[in-house]
Amino acid sequence: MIKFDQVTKRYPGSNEALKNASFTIEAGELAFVTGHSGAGKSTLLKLIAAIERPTSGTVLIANQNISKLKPSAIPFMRRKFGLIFQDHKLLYDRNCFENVILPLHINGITGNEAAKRVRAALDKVGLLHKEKAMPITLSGGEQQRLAIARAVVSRPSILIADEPTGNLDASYAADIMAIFHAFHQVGVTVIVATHDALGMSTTQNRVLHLNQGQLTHTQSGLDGVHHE
Ligand SMILES: Nc1ncnc2c1ncn2[C@@H]1O[C@H](COP(=O)(O)OP(=O)(O)OP(=O)(O)O)[C@@H](O)[C@H]1O
Repeated sequence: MIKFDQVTKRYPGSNEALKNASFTIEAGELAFVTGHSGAGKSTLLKLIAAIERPTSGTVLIANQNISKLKPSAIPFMRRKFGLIFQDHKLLYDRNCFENVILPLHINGITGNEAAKRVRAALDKVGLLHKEKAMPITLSGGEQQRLAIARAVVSRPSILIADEPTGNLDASYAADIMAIFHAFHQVGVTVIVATHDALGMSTTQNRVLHLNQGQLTHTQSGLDGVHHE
């Protein structure tokens, strides 16, 4: 479970990017974070992933207060997460297979087990046939999918994606959303920031809408709409 209680984030020399946000995302939910450019979507995701710390308020991830974690505990906690950010930080001097195996090597998984998992992840995003290709030779959509394979290869329990379909044409975007739905189906908590409405036609998913750092409503098909 992810729980924000009165969370405010102010970057040095800047206004509040997030103001007094309170919400809960249950384990296994598929949630969308929406709002205009600059509304605070990336900030909210970075607070969940402990990339940023709140200026005030409490962020609980699986009952752990991330503000109270020792810096040395953060990398361990991040292993729960698969992160897909806009600058997907692929390594352009390594091929697709090598990019995806990296998180496994960091976690001490090597050899046949690692190779098997990498191929399963590449298969899931439709890139198995490109395992030896260099990322630079892939299309924009394929690079996004490669970043997703790398994010999911360690079997994270929480998948966080910031505008994963930004700048993609509709068919790539639909493929990517289908991948997120599939992870949600098998119990992964999936949180996607987007300013388009794609994938949100179903009312079963939670939607956190931000306007200039303010959470204007949290909606879930299960518990209706709460205006705050
Ligand atoms: N590292 C930072 N230092 C200072 N200000 C920042 C920093 N990161 C974000 N901001 C500011 O915080 C506000 C919210 O930014 P954020 O990136 O969270 O919005 P967003 O909704 O994700 O926008 P976009 O859709 O354009 O990515 C903006 O006003 C932005 O300029």
